[in-house]
Amino acid sequence: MPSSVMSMSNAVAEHPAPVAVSAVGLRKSYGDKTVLDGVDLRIPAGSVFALLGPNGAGKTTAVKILSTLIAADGGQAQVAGHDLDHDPQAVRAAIGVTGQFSAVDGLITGEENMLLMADLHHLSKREGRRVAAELLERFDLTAAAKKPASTYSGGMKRRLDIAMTLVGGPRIIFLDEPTTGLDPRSRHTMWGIIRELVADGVTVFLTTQYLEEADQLADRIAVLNNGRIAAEGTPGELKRLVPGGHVRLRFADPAAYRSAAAALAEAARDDEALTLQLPSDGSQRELRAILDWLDSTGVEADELTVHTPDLDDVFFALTGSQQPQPQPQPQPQRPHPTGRSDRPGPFDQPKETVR
Ligand SMILES: Nc1ncnc2c1ncn2[C@@H]1O[C@H](COP(=O)(O)OP(=O)(O)OP(=O)(O)O)[C@@H](O)[C@H]1O
Repeated sequence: MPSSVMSMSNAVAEHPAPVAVSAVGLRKSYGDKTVLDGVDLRIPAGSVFALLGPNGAGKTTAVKILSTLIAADGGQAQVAGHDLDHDPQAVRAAIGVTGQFSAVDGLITGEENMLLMADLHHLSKREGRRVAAELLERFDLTAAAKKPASTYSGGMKRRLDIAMTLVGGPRIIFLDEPTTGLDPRSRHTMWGIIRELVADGVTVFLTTQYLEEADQLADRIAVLNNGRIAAEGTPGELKRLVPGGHVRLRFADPAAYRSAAAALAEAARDDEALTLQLPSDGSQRELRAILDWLDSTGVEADELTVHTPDLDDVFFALTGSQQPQPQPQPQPQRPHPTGRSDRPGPFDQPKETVR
């Protein structure tokens, strides 16, 4: 390992990022239904964490517990360094929560909603007006500020909700499904807002059913299933959990293609497109092996592309048994890249859009 890399990792080990949220063994049941069955979390400050899970997995329950709205039946958690059980007031002072239980009052204007929040945070009238105007401007709501919030579009209401949350200057924000029901433009606006918050050092705890959203925004993702964290990691780490990744080599020169194909017996061939497809997890080690092999044989590929499974694959691999199973459709047979049997493996689940 190069010394610069060594010293960097040592530095990280000596000064780990402060932890914004940590939980050990969180449990919650409603009657005889166990919703959270020992959930452990560790979220570094200044990062985006996404909690993914099918409907009813317990995502909102986890947010409600961590934001002190309900009590857990068991386990321990610290938020912003404060214990949930012993110092819930300090937790509340450090966090903001928006989501399915929105704080927006439709009967009053956007500006009045903001001023109400400012009052709740004990800001002076003057300071409250300043903060409200600044946030309304930042979230592109100045023109609509004097209109009742009930007249706002879904995207405007979400923006107002986040603006209200920011009045208190929280360092940790819980966003429970922040873009559910928004159109693509509003969703992208919301993603921009979330990225700006993180750039300002805010920690974002996000729940979402949109895998693309988690992929786009999250530093780390945890998949909640059957009350437990079924997998946790960076988007890339999670994608490497499921098979289906491959490397495709494209050749412009037919002679180079033929000699590569002859030497790489396990590769799937496409003689027309002059491409070879090799099963691969897309890891650095495997890519290096392929590149070393190309170098050693003197064969030059014109293009090398890595195809990793997407988060849909991961989600269904981990939670598939709980998804409604679509009726089986006749599938065209596709040749397996390695020539192995194409029999479905334990991770092979039907894909569908998650909503
Ligand atoms: N107050 C309650 N009383 C009884 N059951 C509840 C209560 N709140 C939640 N549940 C149940 O707990 C389970 C988890 O609910 P929760 O809202 O946390 O799931 P979720 O992952 O956020 O789902 P969704 O994506 O549909 O919002 C569900 O089965 C729900 O019906």
